[in-house]
Amino acid sequence: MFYRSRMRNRLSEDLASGVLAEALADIAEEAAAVILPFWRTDVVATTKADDSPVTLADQQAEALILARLAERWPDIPAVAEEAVAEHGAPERPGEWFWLVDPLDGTRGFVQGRESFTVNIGLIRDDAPVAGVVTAPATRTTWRSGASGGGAFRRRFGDPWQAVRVRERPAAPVALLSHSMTDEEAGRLAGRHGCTAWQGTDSSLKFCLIAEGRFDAYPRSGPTSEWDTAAGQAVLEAAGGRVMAEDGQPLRYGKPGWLNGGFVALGG
Ligand SMILES: Nc1ncnc2c1ncn2[C@@H]1O[C@H](COP(=O)(O)O)[C@@H](OP(=O)(O)O)[C@H]1O
Ligand SMILES: [Mg+2]
Repeated sequence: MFYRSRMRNRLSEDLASGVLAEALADIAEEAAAVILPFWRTDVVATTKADDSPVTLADQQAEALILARLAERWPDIPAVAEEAVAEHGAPERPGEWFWLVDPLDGTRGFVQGRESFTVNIGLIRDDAPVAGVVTAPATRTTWRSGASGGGAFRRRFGDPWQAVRVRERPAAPVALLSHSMTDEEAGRLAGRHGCTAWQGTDSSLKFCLIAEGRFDAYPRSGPTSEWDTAAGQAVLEAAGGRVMAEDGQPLRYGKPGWLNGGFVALGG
């Protein structure tokens, strides 16, 4: 019991100082180094029970991330995409837990596109309190900062630079999943006041809004919580928000680890 509370204290301190998000960035970039040798090769994708593809890159990256998290913060449970696919959804853990998607946008990854990401989010009391998203193909990482300390981006090996959402322009532009027809996409973007939109895979959509290049990411269909937790933490730290259909911030630890519709917004 004493050991557990000491571990939680360490996690809280690492979170408040920003040390945690920096360490997550190093872990996500290490996972990127596992993934990249598979990219633009004839990597074999097998189909999971939910009909989505999985590759050796997803599985090896997830194993590395879970091992690194357990080494540094033992006793904090992790809910990770491939472990859930293999063993089923775990019981809802306690106050703190990780949400891990080792390779978001696997479909595009297999097709050789650039927008696939590594995602590690930390949840406390159902809210994403820290997150890191890495895009291996462009060697770029986004992360939340110390509590209330903004959001940051770096190219691998370079110093961190602060990023921030832009003020909503007169003609806001939306980012949308590729999983829609043009007609559906146009309608969804229009519902959120956007006359223009662009299709982009993965949680990169949250990061492009966080750095002030786009304004909204509406989503009407379901996603898994590990698809959005890290991106939401980055976007909120950059001054944006992610709202569920009830107009409240998107929360975590829901039945089946599933999100309903939401909209991510910049300034
Ligand atoms: N019906 C559904 N339920 C849960 N997750 C879904 C889903 N439809 C798509 N997703 C997830 O959304 C991600 C793709 O998002 P986008 O379309 O924005 O690129 C995929 O993540 P993975 O690639 O990690 O499997 C996929 O699993
Ligand atoms: Mg995903």
